[in-house]
Amino acid sequence: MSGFDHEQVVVHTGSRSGLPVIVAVHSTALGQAVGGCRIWHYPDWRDGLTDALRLSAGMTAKCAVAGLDNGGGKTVVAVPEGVDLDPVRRRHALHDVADVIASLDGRYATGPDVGTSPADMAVIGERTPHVFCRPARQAGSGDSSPHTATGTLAALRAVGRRLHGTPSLTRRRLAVVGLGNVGEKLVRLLAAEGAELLVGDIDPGKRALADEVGATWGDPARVVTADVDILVPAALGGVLTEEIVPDLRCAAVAGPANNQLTVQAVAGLLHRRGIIWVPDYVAGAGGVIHALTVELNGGTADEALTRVQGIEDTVGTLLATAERTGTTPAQAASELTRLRLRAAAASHRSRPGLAGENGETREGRQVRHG
Ligand SMILES: NC(=O)c1ccc[n+]([C@@H]2O[C@H](COP(=O)([O-])OP(=O)(O)OC[C@H]3O[C@@H](n4cnc5c(N)ncnc54)[C@H](O)[C@@H]3O)[C@@H](O)[C@H]2O)c1
Repeated sequence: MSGFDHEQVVVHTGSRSGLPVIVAVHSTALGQAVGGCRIWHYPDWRDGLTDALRLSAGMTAKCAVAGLDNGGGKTVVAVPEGVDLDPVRRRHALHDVADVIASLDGRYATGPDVGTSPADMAVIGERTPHVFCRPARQAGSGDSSPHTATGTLAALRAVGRRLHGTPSLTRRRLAVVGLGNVGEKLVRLLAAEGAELLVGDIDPGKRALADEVGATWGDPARVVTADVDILVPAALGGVLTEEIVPDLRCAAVAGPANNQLTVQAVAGLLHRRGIIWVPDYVAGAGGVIHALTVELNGGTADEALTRVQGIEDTVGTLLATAERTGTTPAQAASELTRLRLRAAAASHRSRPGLAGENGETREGRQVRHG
């Protein structure tokens, strides 16, 4: 059994909705923990707890590698299978989430995730200020997808530099799978750069975009295995399977789609084939970097843009470290996370008695059933 390495986990039966609300605070070593609120069906609430534990630890890594002064957390509302939330019960669940977050005295803030939207964040915001990605008309940072696209472009520049010695993507061959909110904006940016684009989506209606920007349209399965410089997954997760790796003909994979690897071992398979893989949580961090900078950390839009564009340096550092140490960029990212957390812990230790807003030391571990 592995050790418990979360600072605090609250498992609470929502007083209004009657649903299990789970808030996992993995780390506040770098600052306020952040992570989305997932409302999802689970066969057992403990599956929701497992998700919250895993995803909150992932957010710690995402923030640490992005250079954000935030830690990782996650909220899961575990809806039993077969239960449909009508609008009233859904609103009750969001208020239940808000009350748990409010009880954490600023140690954690939430945003949208699978099953929730910016409008839902506005509902949570009725009861706690510790929420981000509310709609722009409600003083939020609005749609994150343009910033995610900008950040992915920055990651692609770093990959371009590694492959070709220059960050310019002009005449580079890129295959983009998924032309949704992020994919469309990214394709427009890449087309403006003069990249040679092959694009695909399961929605044939997206073909109009390909025609508009002068990209070649292809069946998504063929786009994934096309002979290109960089494959850009921008659809849903799970595109990189153990079976697909031998068929890939790209030099690198970098894109915003979450959970690209079906199993972690695929990172090693890609490495052995000499294919660079930039972890999705690094290439797709632009949206969260922007939202946290302007909405939680008091930064300006210009500061947020600079930080989002900083993904180019981050990816460049990870690729250089991986090459120097003979590891994968994913392993380099894990090491960077470990070093940032260790430095933060050392700095807290040199200031004994430092307490969190609720009076506990940041090293405190707590499980609370409320
Ligand atoms: N929106 C953001 O700011 C953001 C931030 C970080 C990561 N991401 C991730 O990026 C990805 C795209 O996000 P989005 O907001 O653009 O989502 P979206 O739902 O707007 O777009 C997804 C697109 O992928 C297409 N698609 C689905 N399955 C496909 C398949 N098998 N092959 C080809 N196309 C397929 C859909 O038709 C749709 O056009 C997701 O994995 C998301 O989790 C998004």
